[in-house]
Amino acid sequence: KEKIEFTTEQQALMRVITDAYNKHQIPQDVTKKLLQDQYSTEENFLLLTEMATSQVQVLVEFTKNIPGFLSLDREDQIALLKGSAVEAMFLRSAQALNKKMPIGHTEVLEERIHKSGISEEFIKPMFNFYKSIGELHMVLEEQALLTTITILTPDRPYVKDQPAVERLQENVLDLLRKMCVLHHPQEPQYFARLLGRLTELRTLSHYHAEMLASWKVNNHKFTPLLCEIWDVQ
Ligand SMILES: O=C(NC1CCCCC1)[C@H]([C@@H]1CCCCO1)n1c(-c2ccc(Cl)cc2)nc2cc(F)c(Cl)cc21
Repeated sequence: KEKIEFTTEQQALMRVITDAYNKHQIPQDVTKKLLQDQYSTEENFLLLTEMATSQVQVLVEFTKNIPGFLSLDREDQIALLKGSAVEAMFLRSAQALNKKMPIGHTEVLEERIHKSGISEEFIKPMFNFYKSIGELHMVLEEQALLTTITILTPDRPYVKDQPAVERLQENVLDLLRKMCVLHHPQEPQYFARLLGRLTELRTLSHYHAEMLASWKVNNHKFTPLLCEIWDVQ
């Protein structure tokens, strides 16, 4: 049985990333609203664009807490944010859906998301991804580290100094690998499965512009920030 040791740097990294991740309250707000009322497709679209816009703002704050991120080239910081914002949003949505809820709440939430106005062709791939995240039963630290690894993806478009991003990502990958052994000792392949979800996440995120454009509303209005980050309009 492998004895897991964390260096002082790794303990500090874990604490900083988990604290920053916990500051993010948006998923609870959306869940609460969706469970409270049944919205029209227009209201759902507006809710999504509002939540996604504030999610981008929270994501920027979160990345500032990733040790070393602010020392990266300024344009590379923007390229990493732009390249990961949609994935981070879907990851957060998956985690919101898979949160422990009172009996029957998850079913209501799923039903309302199914009926929110999203075009049928995207329901299956989206829920397949949500289910595959749910099956992993990630602890909070693993969720926070997985989001960080998504942000620190070196091969995003327009990243100039990829090795610098790789170095930061490697630290977080090493920490996540240890956390996986610690929290899932019976599943030696757990870490590999977790990283495999990032491939599924990237594929799902390729559809995001189409998912939005095909939302069953007459007028697809986006905020300036979403137009910037989400390649829409
Ligand atoms: O607002 C959402 N997600 C936010 C985004 C910022 C971070 C927190 C979660 C949307 C909702 C869906 C219903 C209509 C209103 O939007 N959403 C999506 C979703 C996201 C992108 C597209 Cl294109 C389609 C659906 N999947 C969700 C799963 C969930 F469990 C919950 Cl609570 C909400 C979810």
